[in-house]
Amino acid sequence: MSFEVEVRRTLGDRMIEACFAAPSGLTVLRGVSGAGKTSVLNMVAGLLTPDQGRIIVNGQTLFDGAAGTNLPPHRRRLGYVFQDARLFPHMRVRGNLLYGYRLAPVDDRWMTLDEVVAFLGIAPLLDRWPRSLSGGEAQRVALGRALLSGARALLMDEPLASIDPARRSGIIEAILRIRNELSLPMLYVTHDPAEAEQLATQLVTIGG
Ligand SMILES: Nc1ncnc2c1ncn2[C@@H]1O[C@H](COP(=O)(O)OP(=O)(O)OP(=O)(O)O)[C@@H](O)[C@H]1O
Repeated sequence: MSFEVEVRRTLGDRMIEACFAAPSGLTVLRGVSGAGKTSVLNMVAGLLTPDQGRIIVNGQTLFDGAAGTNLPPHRRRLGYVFQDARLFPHMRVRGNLLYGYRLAPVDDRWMTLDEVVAFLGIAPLLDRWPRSLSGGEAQRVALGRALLSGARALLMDEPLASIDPARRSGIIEAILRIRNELSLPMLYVTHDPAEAEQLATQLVTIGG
């Protein structure tokens, strides 16, 4: 199993709960607004601590409330891609890509800058500043930064939501290639049934 997640967390007056096991491939988390999809991703990432439960990724326990295990985010080796690309504005694209690479322990690196650039077709963007990129270009760079950080799985929270529907196909193609050619397990939040249909190898409903 790529992801084994059983978590519970109270937020305000709500109880967020998730229990699923996902094989390799791309697992879509769906559910109504406010069901807790982003909170579940944040718990897997280590940004939100569950009240109880267990999170295992590729066989490694990242969180176990009963055993007192709670790895910090930077030791979880997960790449997180948000709705907005969140690139560092003061670094060109090359600097943004290398940022994650330099932070990753040498043994965790499994793709080089040249490989990622070729894989995502972003060579023409390397010397550009983030503010000059389209939403789709910025998202491809964010994917590249996640791949270079030594991630062994990706978390994506509505990565297409801020991209013009007519321009989504390039990113969808990149995500499908990450799924099919790199075999990187992914947890992917979306509201869009067509997007889920196109990308998912498994669907999990949160809060439902
Ligand atoms: N820090 C917080 N304090 C109190 N309540 C919170 C906090 N963070 C989130 N919530 C609540 O927890 C619930 C789950 O939020 P979350 O963003 O995880 O849902 P979601 O399924 O991703 O929603 P959406 O589809 O609208 O993005 C919501 O009702 C939200 O208002």
